[in-house]
Amino acid sequence: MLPDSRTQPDADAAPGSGPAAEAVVRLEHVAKSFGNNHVLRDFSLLVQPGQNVVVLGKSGSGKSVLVKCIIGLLRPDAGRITVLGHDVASLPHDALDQLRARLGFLFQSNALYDSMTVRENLLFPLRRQWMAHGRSEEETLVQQALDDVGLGDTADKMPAELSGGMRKRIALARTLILRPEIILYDEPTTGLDPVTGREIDHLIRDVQQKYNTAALIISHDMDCVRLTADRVALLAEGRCYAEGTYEQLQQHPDPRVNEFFI
Ligand SMILES: Nc1ncnc2c1ncn2[C@@H]1O[C@H](COP(=O)(O)OP(=O)(O)OP(=O)(O)O)[C@@H](O)[C@H]1O
Repeated sequence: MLPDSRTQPDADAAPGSGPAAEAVVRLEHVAKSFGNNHVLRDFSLLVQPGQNVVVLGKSGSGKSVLVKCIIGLLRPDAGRITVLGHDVASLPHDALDQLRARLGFLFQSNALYDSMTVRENLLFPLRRQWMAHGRSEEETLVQQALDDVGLGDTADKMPAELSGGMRKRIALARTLILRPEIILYDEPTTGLDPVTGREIDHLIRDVQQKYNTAALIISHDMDCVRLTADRVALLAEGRCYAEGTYEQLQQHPDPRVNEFFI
């Protein structure tokens, strides 16, 4: 049974009105321009522990720029971004790497290594993070991550043998093996058929429940938004134009907001 977002603490808190000190991601008045292209003008948003927040916005509205600012790949011109209590812009390189290791990423491309088995794909991030594990412990971690995504019997397969939905699940397993505290999902259902897309949506919820992770999800897919979001933030005009539950935004009087829900 999926959690009812309305029963979650702070689910109805307005932006900036929740217990800000506990937010796992805190964006305050973030601005980012490229020349005269003012992509982010004054964007503020909180992601609370254990909460799934979907950022919705038209193509070119700045969703990717926002994610890049959060993970420190782009530096905002103004404002402040705090992730797990750290001011991202002020972190030295090593500390930023350590912070990124506490985040999970699920990109559209899945980025699996085609020449490696599923097991090797999952072991790769563990070894890259210098996390020392014995062989049997590694095998346990791989198996648990695969079981978490419902693909417990695929460790010896090559990515090419898997369907698009299965590859997406393996990519999520590879993220889960590092036990991220926050997961960033970039268009998690793009390119999948509707049935497989819904399976991924449910998996996103299962992961949230099992590991109590927070997530920031970029999505255009309104079924994905409805099924995964505790809160939805609409990015328009470079700011958080509207924020609320799916139902609240669906009934929003501003046509600019509810046009997404038609
Ligand atoms: N490195 C960059 N240099 C210059 N302009 C950039 C750069 N990155 C993004 N932009 C511009 O910022 C704007 C927002 O781009 P962004 O990729 O964030 O949009 P998006 O909302 O993610 O779009 P989509 O849904 O189509 O992926 C676009 O006008 C884009 O051209």
